[in-house]
Amino acid sequence: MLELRAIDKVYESRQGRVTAVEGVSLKLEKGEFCVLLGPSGAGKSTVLRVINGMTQATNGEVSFDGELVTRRNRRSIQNRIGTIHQQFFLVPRLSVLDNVLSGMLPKLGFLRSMLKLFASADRKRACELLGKVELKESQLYQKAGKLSGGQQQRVAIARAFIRNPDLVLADEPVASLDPSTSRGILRLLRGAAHETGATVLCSLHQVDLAHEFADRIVAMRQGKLVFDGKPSELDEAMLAHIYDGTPTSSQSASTSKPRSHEEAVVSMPGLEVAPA
Ligand SMILES: Nc1ncnc2c1ncn2[C@@H]1O[C@H](COP(=O)(O)OP(=O)(O)OP(=O)(O)O)[C@@H](O)[C@H]1O
Repeated sequence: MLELRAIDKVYESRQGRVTAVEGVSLKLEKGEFCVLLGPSGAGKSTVLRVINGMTQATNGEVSFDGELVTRRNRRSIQNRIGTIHQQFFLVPRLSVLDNVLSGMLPKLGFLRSMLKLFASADRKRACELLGKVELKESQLYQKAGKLSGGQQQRVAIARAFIRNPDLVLADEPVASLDPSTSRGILRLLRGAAHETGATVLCSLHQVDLAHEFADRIVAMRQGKLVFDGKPSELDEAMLAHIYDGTPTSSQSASTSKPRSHEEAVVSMPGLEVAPA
């Protein structure tokens, strides 16, 4: 359903050029839970940003269901993609239910979205999704900012799935959560992929979690794709190559780098802006 062909991404800044991604080709199948594994700086986030159109690839092509992604159709393809982030990016002062419904904003017209005129079917679906991610009815009208990290990520999952996406991109969704909460979140994400038929591409740096949950692992090292296969096929030698020594596990994982406020705003559903 999603195909990347020979993607390169070079960032240019005053500090110089950084080749973040080099020659990445990848085909994802419908309904699979695919983990994009690799150490910090391997290029995982950049691949996800190229797929959702937040960053333009320097070279290469992305196609979605056989249709090449171009400037013209990028917006409509973005509407078929749900996103989940490490920092959740909920609106803390809004209720849990409104946060999930905010996932619908890009689909509403301007006026309806300003007035937040959600259809009753959308409200019903938001409540159903919140049940599936195991939030209690009593929490629906609670302010999202009052929830624990794990609960906030559950709300973010419900928000990502409300538009019935074909693809969900999850960028380090458990990096700031403890190991047991992380397992709960990954179980939900994998279950959602299998149940809805949406493809989930989830970046992680914890090898044990990738082994436990992935249908397929695609691993990156220094911008290049170095492994693509079943978790059982990822052996010690390859892991040592990917991690230059000791792989990261959920016990040893530290939280990844903080993102800028600008990036947070850019990533809010409904407020997505085209890359510079
Ligand atoms: N906007 C940018 N400008 C310049 N360099 C960048 C930019 N974004 C990422 N990079 C660089 O590109 C490389 C890959 O970064 P990327 O964030 O894609 O890796 P990652 O595997 O997702 O790492 P992490 O898990 O730490 O987020 C790194 O060297 C990073 O410093």
